[in-house]
Amino acid sequence: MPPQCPAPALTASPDAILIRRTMAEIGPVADKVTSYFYALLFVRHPELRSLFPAAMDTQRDRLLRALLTAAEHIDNTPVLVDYLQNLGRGHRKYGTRAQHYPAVGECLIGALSKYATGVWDGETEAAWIRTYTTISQVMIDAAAADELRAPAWWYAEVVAHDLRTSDVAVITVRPDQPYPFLAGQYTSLETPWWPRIWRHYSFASAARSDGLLTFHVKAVPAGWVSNALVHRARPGDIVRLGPPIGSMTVDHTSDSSLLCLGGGTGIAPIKALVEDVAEHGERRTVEVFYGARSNQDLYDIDTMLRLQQSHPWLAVRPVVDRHGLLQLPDAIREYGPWAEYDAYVSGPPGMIRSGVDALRGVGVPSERIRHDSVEELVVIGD
Ligand SMILES: NC(=O)C1=CN([C@@H]2O[C@H](COP(=O)(O)OP(=O)(O)OC[C@H]3O[C@@H](n4cnc5c(N)ncnc54)[C@H](O)[C@@H]3O)[C@@H](O)[C@H]2O)C=CC1
Repeated sequence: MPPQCPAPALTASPDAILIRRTMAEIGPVADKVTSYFYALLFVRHPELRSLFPAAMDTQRDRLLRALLTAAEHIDNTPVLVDYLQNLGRGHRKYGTRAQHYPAVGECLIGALSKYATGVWDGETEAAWIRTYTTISQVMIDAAAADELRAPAWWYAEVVAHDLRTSDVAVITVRPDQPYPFLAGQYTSLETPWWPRIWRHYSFASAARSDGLLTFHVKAVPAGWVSNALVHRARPGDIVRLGPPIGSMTVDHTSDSSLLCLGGGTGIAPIKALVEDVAEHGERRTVEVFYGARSNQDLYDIDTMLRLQQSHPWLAVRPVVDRHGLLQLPDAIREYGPWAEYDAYVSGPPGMIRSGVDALRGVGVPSERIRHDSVEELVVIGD
């Protein structure tokens, strides 16, 4: 998960100061820096072009953004290392190899030095080289360690495709090899129709004995992958999956009750969490608020109510928008008290933001609120 709210280091290191100065200068021309970076990369290293999608929508490509995010947080070591390790592991599915990193570094420096002319000097360049070397080494090491225990990607066959509304499908796949993951995590998925374009989806069930994985996909406007999955995918189609990622998982060392907010297809990981609690045989109270814009959009309410029927410790409350007046986060204020609960929030970025605010407002401490990064979710939305 990308660093969400990096704790600002009390005293920034000299390198961090130079990095931030560069970032401040390129901020207003970020699009130009991005275009120039990829142009340099593909002109100087044409062999790397095939690692990227055919249609390069730079807004959607996250390599440069990820590197810059990492550089900005270079002082926040534990969060950063975790983020970079995931990034390194996640890059195996693109075919990234250790020898590619120097090429990327050289073009990163090339692009920054062209657009940050006001601050660029020998010292700044040295700070970026040191920072990039640290970043790339963590990624290379994590990828190498992962290579010993997991494939770079999994093939998975679509075995069921259930169109629940005109734009939401519940899709079940069978991976070609065992796929270990934790309830609450998500993966990246590539369809045969859009090679090398990967989108994130949460697992909608806890790990199953038959090894099948289920995803909830909503076709969104201009969402190439999501539209293909909802309107084109059929049983027998083969997709590729990246490694599992995400830390919105249940802490089984605690017996705290769980308060879960799932908005739209954000209910997918919440359902997985409920199944996970059920499998652990614990009797923790779990309260789920399931939000949707209309009754029809509560496409998985039957499943959730069935779970409620078989588990007395589970309460499921559907919350349908009332002309935008009452939204999912507002509903929790009508119940409670919640101060002793662990909270899980999953849904569109705006809902996560207001959900977290509402939870803090009813006394749930920040460290007990879990959600995936809003930045990552912007891409999940596809
Ligand atoms: N497919 C998946 O596995 C997962 C999807 N997501 C994310 O969930 C989202 C689901 O999208 P849709 O189903 O179209 O959801 P939606 O736009 O229909 O909204 C779902 C619920 O969230 C509430 N909501 C939306 N914006 C809000 C705001 N700004 N403040 C307060 N409440 C708000 C709505 O009132 C509604 O109750 C996508 O952004 C997706 O990235 C998150 C986790 C997993």
